[in-house]
Amino acid sequence: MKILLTGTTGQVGYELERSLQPLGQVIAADRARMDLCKLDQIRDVIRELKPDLIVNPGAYTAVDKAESEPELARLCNAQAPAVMAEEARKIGAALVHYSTDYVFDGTKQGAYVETDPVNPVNVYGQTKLEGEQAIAASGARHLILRTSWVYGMRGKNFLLTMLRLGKERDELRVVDDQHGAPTWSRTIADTTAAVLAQSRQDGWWDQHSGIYHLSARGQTSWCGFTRAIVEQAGLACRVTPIGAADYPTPARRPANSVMNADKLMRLAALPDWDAALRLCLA
Ligand SMILES: NC(=O)C1=CN([C@@H]2O[C@H](COP(=O)(O)OP(=O)(O)OC[C@H]3O[C@@H](n4cnc5c(N)ncnc54)[C@H](OP(=O)(O)O)[C@@H]3O)[C@@H](O)[C@H]2O)C=CC1
Ligand SMILES: Cc1cn([C@H]2C[C@H](O)[C@@H](COP(=O)(O)OP(=O)(O)O[C@H]3O[C@@H](C)C(=O)[C@@H](O)[C@H]3O)O2)c(=O)[nH]c1=O
Ligand SMILES: [Mg+2]
Repeated sequence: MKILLTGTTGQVGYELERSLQPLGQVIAADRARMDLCKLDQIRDVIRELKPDLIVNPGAYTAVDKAESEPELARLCNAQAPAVMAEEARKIGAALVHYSTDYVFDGTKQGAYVETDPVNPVNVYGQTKLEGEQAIAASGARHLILRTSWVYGMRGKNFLLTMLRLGKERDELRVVDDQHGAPTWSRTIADTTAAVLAQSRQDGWWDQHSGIYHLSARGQTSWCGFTRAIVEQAGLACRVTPIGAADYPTPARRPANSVMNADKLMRLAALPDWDAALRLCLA
């Protein structure tokens, strides 16, 4: 199987490049080879390589910056995946795409299921939603894997930010009224590979194409996540809960974006968020 993989310099793509190896020949398309802003280049690369599978963790992920760069975010997060899906359908390839808990507005009491109404509250979430919708409408075989609060030991993420700030400061003031599930980049990659290993059965894609929530089990707030980081890393600083109103940012964030992953867990196991954090830090 020939697999075209984007975003390999990012958190999830880096892990996927390793996790997907047993499934076939992985061809990494970085920004130089396939710029997500260049829709014609995306078409050309797919037509030339004719992959059996396209895996797309590449995205515009700067949530605050997206508020002032909506067109760039839309190109990467909506138009690029739309072209991938269109080209995939033409050559009979399948597309695995990643989306986000930020497609939800956070007003639900309880965990979101895949069929819950979406209503993004920021530009990033809106453009990711448009990407989902284009893929779903394309007629291509696909998996849209919505994940959340991604962290790992490389790249830009909340864990690395807090490890750095926790060494520099004696107090961290962190939002305690936004709830979600921190998810290790390696969990996402390994779970994707475990699901794809099953996809070679006849008729699998016809039966399983669609949206899945892929985040760690359990839930916390950004403040709770920080407490766990500080405790597990053995840092000395104090962690003080604050309200989102006391931490102004260009982009709004949902107050609750906890996702129910039962649908995905019929295909693969998922760890508790704090157990995964412990493994990551080890
Ligand atoms: N990070 C998070 O907390 C969450 C992420 N997600 C989703 O999961 C997926 C993976 O996210 P994550 O790994 O954290 O993202 P990262 O921000 O770590 O990585 C993004 C990747 O996309 C690439 N990329 C960005 N713009 C372009 C472009 N114009 N052309 C080519 N490549 C580009 C980057 O390449 P380069 O190094 O060249 O910039 C990088 O490899 C994304 O779809 C994201 O929306 C969902 C929920 C939470
Ligand atoms: C650094 C810092 C952040 N915060 C708050 C701000 C914000 O409400 C929250 C998280 O901030 P961040 O900017 O790290 O996280 P954010 O960029 O919102 O993370 C999101 O990224 C995208 C890509 C996704 O898809 C989402 O699932 C989610 O992971 O923490 C504090 O309260 N104190 C601090 O010292
Ligand atoms: Mg951020």
